[in-house]
Amino acid sequence: MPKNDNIDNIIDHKLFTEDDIHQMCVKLGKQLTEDYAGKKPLVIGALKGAIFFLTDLVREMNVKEEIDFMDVSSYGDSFESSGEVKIISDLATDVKDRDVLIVEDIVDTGLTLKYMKDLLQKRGAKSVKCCVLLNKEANRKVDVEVEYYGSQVGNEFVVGYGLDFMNFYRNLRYIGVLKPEVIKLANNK
Ligand SMILES: O=P(O)(O)OC[C@H]1O[C@H](OP(=O)(O)OP(=O)(O)O)[C@H](O)[C@@H]1O
Ligand code: HPA
Ligand SMILES: [Mg+2]
Repeated sequence: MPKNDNIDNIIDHKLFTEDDIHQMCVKLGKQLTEDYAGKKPLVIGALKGAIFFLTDLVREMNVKEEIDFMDVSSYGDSFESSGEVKIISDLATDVKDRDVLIVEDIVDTGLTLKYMKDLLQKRGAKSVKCCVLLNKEANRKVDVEVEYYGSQVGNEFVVGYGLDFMNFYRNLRYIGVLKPEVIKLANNK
């Protein structure tokens, strides 16, 4: 672990500034406003990573939407997916016959998104689509359709704007790439 909590000790470089993220939200919000016109979608945020993206995205959508959350987790404190997606806390809303839009911070192996999409289909949703901020396609382990995304990212561990490193740093306003040596140190801990 880094010797102290100075952010410069853990971030290698910034990938997306606050303004870059805002532009992505505006663009996606505009597209979703067009595509969901006349519908009343149920927007589902995957906790905890999607919190900031969801709040910014829905305020760029001029659609009569409902919001709910599902707390799903597969990484814990690790840098690699456990391969098993757990529901920590479920939705309060019945998805039957609803147009569902899953909002995620990142699709990496694809396991979380596939699990959520399959589950919501099984529960009888009319349509299930997703909007993710970052698409890490190079690390995909399962095939899952990503209907909307803000940007592609390489196979690097990213933090900030909801994305965590050992559950910290979600509150950074920008998205940065974690220093490889921090990952090595944390893995050898
Ligand atoms: O495509 P995948 O390999 O499944 O990875 C993506 C998922 O992993 C992270 O969540 P995590 O399980 O760490 O929980 P969190 O959102 O509470 O951080 C991230 O927020 C996505 O939900
Ligand atoms: O690159 C990532 N950063 C943070 N959390 C994640 N969960 C999957 N991939 C990532
Ligand atoms: Mg998540």
